[in-house]
Amino acid sequence: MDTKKHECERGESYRLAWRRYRLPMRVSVRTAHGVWAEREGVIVRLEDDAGNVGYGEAAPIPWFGTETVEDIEAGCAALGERVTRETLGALPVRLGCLRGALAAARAADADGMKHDYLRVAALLPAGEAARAVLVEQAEAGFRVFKWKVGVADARAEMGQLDELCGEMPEGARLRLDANGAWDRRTAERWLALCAERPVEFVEQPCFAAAGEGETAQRRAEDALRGLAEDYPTPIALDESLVGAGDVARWLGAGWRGVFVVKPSLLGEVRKALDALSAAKASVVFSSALETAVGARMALECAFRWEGEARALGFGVWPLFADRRFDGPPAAPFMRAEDVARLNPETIWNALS
Ligand SMILES: O=C(O)CCC(=O)c1ccccc1C(=O)O
Ligand SMILES: [Mg+2]
Repeated sequence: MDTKKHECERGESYRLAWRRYRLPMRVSVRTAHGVWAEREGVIVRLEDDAGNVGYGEAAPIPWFGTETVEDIEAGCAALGERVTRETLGALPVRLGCLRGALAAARAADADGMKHDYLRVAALLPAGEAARAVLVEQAEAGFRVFKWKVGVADARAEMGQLDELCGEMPEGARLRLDANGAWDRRTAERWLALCAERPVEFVEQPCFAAAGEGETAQRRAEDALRGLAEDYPTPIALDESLVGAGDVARWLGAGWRGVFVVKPSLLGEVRKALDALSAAKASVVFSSALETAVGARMALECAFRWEGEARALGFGVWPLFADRRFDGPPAAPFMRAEDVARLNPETIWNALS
């Protein structure tokens, strides 16, 4: 793959190819939305008339409110084999993951990594299994951990919180991710508990998907704003941010909590990151459990970010049963050179 060519050297028209994938995970991921056993998505490849090739990945998460993998396939089929700047620009905004993938495939590999390395948060499994993994990962040097909550009964999980905090090394921080599972009352009880504990933030305590109607959405957003005002532990938005439009909306509403940014879900990545940067927003870059193709794009965003360097939400690998699709194995730090070494062409070829 020739990623060195600058974008302006490229033609206006490209040959589009795409490959759909379905990859079993090594271990299923359990969240408040249920068990996730395999990852589906589409890798796109664009080649311009000069032979420059670029890759991108559309890794949707429909329960966040993205398009589905079927929508992405249909979008690719509708584009056909020859695409231009204009036909790409005319893709519907609701195909955000596909738009992001095609933008990534077109973008030249600019330099400008701001960091040589960044800290990584270790992802802990939901439930009782978290404790053993935390102990093991603390031993390995991790000092930021992310625990999936809202999976089991709240009272049982609250009991486990103290056990986990008790195992954490001095100065370590725990992120809690409820994936929108709590009602406001439950979230209030959790946040009261977190106030005295080394909790870095609580991610998406409440959420209502578009399908639940406008009243439910307004209530969930009011709850997020209320919780952010009433408790000292920062609240992080994740499911609330699908696409650059959501980022702009929350920035416009003056959100001062954390923005968990999954670049794979932003659609117009550059636009969203520029807006966050201009607002000096607090950003945590996070995996959408994409393959190394999408992860490379997402991690490049993180390594270029000029704001505060918070631990990456990329402590997810090894993730796939077939390790050829993984990014760098989780370690307390990730290096820019590990990111630069990820090779989309290998993954493209593995799907042939
Ligand atoms: O952010 C991280 O630390 C890991 C990634 C993660 O938790 C995640 C991965 C895929 C889909 C949703 C989520 C989430 O943050 O809710
Ligand atoms: Mg989350």
